[in-house]
Amino acid sequence: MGARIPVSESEYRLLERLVGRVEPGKPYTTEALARLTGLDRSQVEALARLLAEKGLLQLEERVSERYRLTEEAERYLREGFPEERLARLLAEHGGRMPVEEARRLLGGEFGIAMANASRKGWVRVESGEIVLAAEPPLVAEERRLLERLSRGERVSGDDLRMLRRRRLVEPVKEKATFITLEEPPEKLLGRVEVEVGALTRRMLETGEWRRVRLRRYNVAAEPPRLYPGRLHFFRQLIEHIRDVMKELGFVEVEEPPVELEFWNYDVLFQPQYHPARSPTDTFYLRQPREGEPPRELAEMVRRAHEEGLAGSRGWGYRWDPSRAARLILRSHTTAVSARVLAQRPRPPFRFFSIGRVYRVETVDPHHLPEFHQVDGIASEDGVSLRWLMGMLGELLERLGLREYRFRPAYFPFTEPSLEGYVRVGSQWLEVLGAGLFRPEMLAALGIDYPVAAWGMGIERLAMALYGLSDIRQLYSSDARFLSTIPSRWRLYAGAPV
Ligand SMILES: N[C@@H](Cc1ccccc1)C(=O)O
Repeated sequence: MGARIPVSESEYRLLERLVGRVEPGKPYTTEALARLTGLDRSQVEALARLLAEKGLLQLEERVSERYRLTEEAERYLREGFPEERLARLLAEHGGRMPVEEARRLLGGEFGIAMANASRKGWVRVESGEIVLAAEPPLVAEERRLLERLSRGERVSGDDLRMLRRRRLVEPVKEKATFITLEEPPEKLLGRVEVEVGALTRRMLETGEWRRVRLRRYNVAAEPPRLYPGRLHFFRQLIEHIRDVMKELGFVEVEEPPVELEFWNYDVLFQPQYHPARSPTDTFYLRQPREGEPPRELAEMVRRAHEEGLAGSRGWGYRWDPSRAARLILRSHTTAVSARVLAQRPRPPFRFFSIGRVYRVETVDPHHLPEFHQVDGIASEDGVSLRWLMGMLGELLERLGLREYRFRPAYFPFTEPSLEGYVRVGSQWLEVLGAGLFRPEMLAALGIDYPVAAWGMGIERLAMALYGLSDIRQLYSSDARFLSTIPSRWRLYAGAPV
C-alpha cells in the first residue's frame, strides 16, 4: 500500500459528506457543495482548497462578466427617461410648448431630453415651440431593454453596446470557484489518513493516539501578522504636548468649554464693544443664556474697564454686567488661565490647560469652527518677555519644531505682546500668541506680580509637524490615510518632517 495522504479531521469530514452526493468529473460551485453537504460556503471553499493542494480534487476559478444597471439607469427607470419626461410634459400641455418653457421645467435634463426625443422622432421644433410628433404614451426602448436585463433575460450585443454607451449599464466581473472530483469520494477516503495537530485526553484514554498520525511541526511557518490599533495621530500629538508641558514643570488645569463672557473676555480686559465679542465671531448659548460672574470680582472688573485701576486708564465706556453674564463657547483657553489667576496663586507657579475652543468660522483648508488650544501662565523670579521667548523656544523645540521666530503683536490682555511663527516648507505659519498680562487686568484680580501668558493653536502646529495642507485631514478616520502618518516615536525623535 502506498503512503496515505494526510488530511485534517475537517477535510476528512468534507470528503465523507460528499459520499453519494456528487458525481465524479462534474464541476460544482462552492455554493452547490455547501447546499449538498450542509456546511457553510466559506468552510467548503477553505477545505476544498486544502484538499486541492494535496491533489485530491480539482479547483478552478472562473471569472464571468455580467452587466449591471448603473445608478443613473435605476433613476431613469424610477423617474422616467429624460425624453419620456419631455414627451409627458408636452402631452400634458396639448402636444406643444415654447422651447424656453420646456427648458425651464426640465432644468439640467432638457439638453439630453431634446437630443434623444428628436433622434427618436418623437418631437420636432416649429417656430420656437416643441411639438409632439408621435403618439403618446412614449416609452423609451432602453426602458424595455433594462427591464429585460434586470429580470436576467438576454439582450443582443448591439443593444448592450448601446446601453453601455449611454452609461445605463456597466460590466461587473463575478468570480466563482468550481470544484471537480476526479474519483468518487469513497475511493478518495481510502487514500487519505487523518492527521491530528494535538493529542487530546480522549485519544490518550482510548489508545487512539497509537493509530492517528501526528502533524509535524513546521518551524519555518510565518507567524500571523498583527496590526494592533493605535491612537489617532492627532490625539497622540495632544498627549505629547501634555507630556512636554508637564516636563517643563507646568501643572494642568481643566475647565468646561461653556464659559461666561466674563472669564473669556471681561477679566482679560477686552472691552465689551470689541468686535470679537459678537455673534459673528463668538458662539452664544441660547439655553441657558446666562450664568453668574462672582460679584466682588465683577465690581473690580467694571472699575478697571470704566475708569481704570491702580494708576492705569480704563476704556472709558459703561460696562454692562448683563453682557459679562452671557454664556458662550470659549473662544480661547486663555479663559482657563483667567479663572486660575482669580484664585491668586502664589508664585512661583506654572499652569497650563489644553482643550477645545470655538470661533464662528467657515470650514476651509485652514479653519475649523472647533479646534484645540494649549494655554500657559507662569510667574517666578525673572519672568519677562525674554524669559517667555526662551520658554516658548524650548517648548517648540521639544515638539520637534526647530525653526521658529517671534514678532511683536497686540492682544487686549498682554503688554508687551508677541506672536510666534514656525516654518512649514517655504512658509511661516502663525501658531501662538504670548505676552505679559497687562497691569490693568492683574489689578482687578488683586495680583501684584508679573504673569507671563501664551496660547497656541494645536491644529496649526499639527499641520506643520505632519506636513499637511488641509486642516480637515487631522480629523480623518480613513485608515489608509492614517497608516501613512509616521508614528509619534519617529516623529518626535526629531526626524525632519
Ligand atoms: N488667546 C490668544 C493667544 C494668547 C494667549 C495668552 C497671551 C497672549 C495671547 C489667542 O487665542 O490668539
